[in-house]
Amino acid sequence: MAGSRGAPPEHWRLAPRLVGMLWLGVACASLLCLLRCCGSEGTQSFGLSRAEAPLGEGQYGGTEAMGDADGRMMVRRRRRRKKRSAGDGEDADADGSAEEKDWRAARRLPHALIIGVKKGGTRALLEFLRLHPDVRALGSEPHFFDRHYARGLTWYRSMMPKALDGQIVMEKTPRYFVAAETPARVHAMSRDVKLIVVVRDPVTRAISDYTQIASKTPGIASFESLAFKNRSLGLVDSLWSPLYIGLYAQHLERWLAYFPLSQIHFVNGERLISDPAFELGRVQDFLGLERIITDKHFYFNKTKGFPCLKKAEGSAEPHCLGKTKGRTHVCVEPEVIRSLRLFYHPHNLRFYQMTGMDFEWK
Ligand SMILES: Nc1ncnc2c1ncn2[C@@H]1O[C@H](COP(=O)(O)OS(=O)(=O)O)[C@@H](OP(=O)(O)O)[C@H]1O
Repeated sequence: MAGSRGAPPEHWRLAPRLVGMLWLGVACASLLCLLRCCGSEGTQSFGLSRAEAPLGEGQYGGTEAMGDADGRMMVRRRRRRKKRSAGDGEDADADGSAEEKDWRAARRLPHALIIGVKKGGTRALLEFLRLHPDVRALGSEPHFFDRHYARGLTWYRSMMPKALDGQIVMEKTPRYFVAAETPARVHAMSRDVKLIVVVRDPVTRAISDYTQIASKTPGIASFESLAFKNRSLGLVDSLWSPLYIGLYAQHLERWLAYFPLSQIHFVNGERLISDPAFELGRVQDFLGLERIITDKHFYFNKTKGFPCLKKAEGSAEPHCLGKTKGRTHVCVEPEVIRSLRLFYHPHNLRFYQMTGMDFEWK
């Protein structure tokens, strides 16, 4: 007993060493784990650095992708297209496209904006353009330059879909065209950004606009009563939003204070319906894109009464725009329509002069 009390058993003597080794093991494992975590963060932040780094030269197409690189972009695009054609149909995934998963894809500020006009056909144009493999477009309207400017460009960029180098990033917010503060703000983002305006007969546009407002505003006064300050005197209320938006020349003037006409492309809203492939051809040229969207992509849907897509982006199904596009307009007295045509006539002529295009609105 005395002997056993004086000399502890062998495993007791080893215990401190065992505990030490155990601690060492735990420490090593933690260190390894830490290193692995840091490694993956490193990779992630590398991926993010392109998207989240502060704005600088070449961050968005204004300098890098659009300004100097039309030729270079085409080469890159063709290379990508070759790759794509090998596995067509595999592009789309739950995120919208394979680009979203490509580590080289990054969120960039837009290279092109559809700035107007409300009810001109902006949704149709955007949906059609999305068919192009070199276009990445935001589906919703971000209203950054008119409503959310205080959120800053980092927020704006975070809204954009991921895009590969050479792809054109776009968004549409039709209110930009008429919001007075927008041209200066867009210019501050990029002086090279390409601008697209879909225009439509301002009288039809006003009725379409009112039809939409009326659908959301039960008990709204009639179009006829809202359109005039004094109907018996024939005094049109040009500040009433559905009519104000149609003063295209006036709005365009504000944009021309910041951008040359060559940087603004006008889409004929009527022809976008009667011949979408023609208008899409012109838009693709303007954006420096290969003409990929052609008449093969469209069919006329008799029920809808509008052109629809044979296949929507990322789907094999035919696709028409929703119920709020192409709806039946409210009836407006012919005499009021005549007055509005007279009212718009000088404004339209000025718009034709400024753009060098005759839209032939009555
Ligand atoms: N393919 C096709 N399908 C359906 N609708 C088409 C199409 N192409 C152009 N349009 C016209 O687009 C008009 C709606 O314009 P917007 O998309 O600019 O409206 S909005 O400002 O975004 O609310 C919409 O106006 P309304 O007809 O007055 O509803 C259409 O005339």
